[in-house]
Amino acid sequence: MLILKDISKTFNPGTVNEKNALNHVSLTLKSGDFATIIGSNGAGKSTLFNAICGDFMSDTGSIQLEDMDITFMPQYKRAKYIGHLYQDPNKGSAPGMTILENLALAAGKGGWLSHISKKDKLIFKEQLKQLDLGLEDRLNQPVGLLSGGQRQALTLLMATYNPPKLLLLDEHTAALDPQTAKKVLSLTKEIVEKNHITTLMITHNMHDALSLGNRTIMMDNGKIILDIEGSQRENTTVSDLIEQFKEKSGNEFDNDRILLTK
Ligand SMILES: Nc1ncnc2c1ncn2[C@@H]1O[C@H](COP(=O)(O)OP(=O)(O)OP(=O)(O)O)[C@@H](O)[C@H]1O
Repeated sequence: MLILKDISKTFNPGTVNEKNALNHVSLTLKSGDFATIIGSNGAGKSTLFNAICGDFMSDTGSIQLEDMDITFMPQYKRAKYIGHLYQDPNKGSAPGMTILENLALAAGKGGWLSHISKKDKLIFKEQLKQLDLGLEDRLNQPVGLLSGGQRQALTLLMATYNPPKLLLLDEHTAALDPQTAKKVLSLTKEIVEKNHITTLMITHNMHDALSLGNRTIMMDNGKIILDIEGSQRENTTVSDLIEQFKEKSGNEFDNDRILLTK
């Protein structure tokens, strides 16, 4: 489904700010895999996502998505196949446009109200209702008026309205209050499972990393140092993960946000 082979990226090469953010990363995701990613600060997690979505061209390696070689495909073309959610709920939807217009954009109707039929409107309402946030009654309000959690739930709906081949979730609940984060995570699980979307999710919550999805990947220093699934994952605890990190990286785990999360 997704095959990354030997992906490397060095920022600012040959300068004092040189940073080898990805170091020969290879990863294969099967169709429908839902893998969580954890790692130390600056491990290269977001850079890996940026390499996949085409934010920059990698220095080495290749990226295959289903039957397409997307290694040199520009970002705007990859966006047709890859959904990407960020920590910041303000990204991914247009604040000055209404909920209806945003959904029309996501549904490929160009955001034009004149292109939205009564039937489309009913479908949008039905989808919004499933979020259970009352947004179905606010179709004509600008998205900029929504709370962070409401906006992130809407962005999730928009990113998966036409299910993408790959969904990248970059700590998409980290900026939300715990209760809303829980709700958006449970929605994520529901939408991903229902549509069988191949998904990678960066999280700083080790419990979520082990309980959500079917696979857990750990990164350090631009490399994947652990990749577990099945019974091996089922038998792994949060303390095991921290131990494994020490063992594989030779360092103490240094991501405060992870260590402070219960
Ligand atoms: N565009 C860029 N230019 C220069 N350096 C960059 C760029 N993007 C990332 N880096 C550097 O690459 C390294 C990896 O960054 P990345 O954001 O991928 O880490 P991360 O694992 O997501 O970390 P965190 O959990 O702290 O968000 C860091 O040292 C970062 O400063």
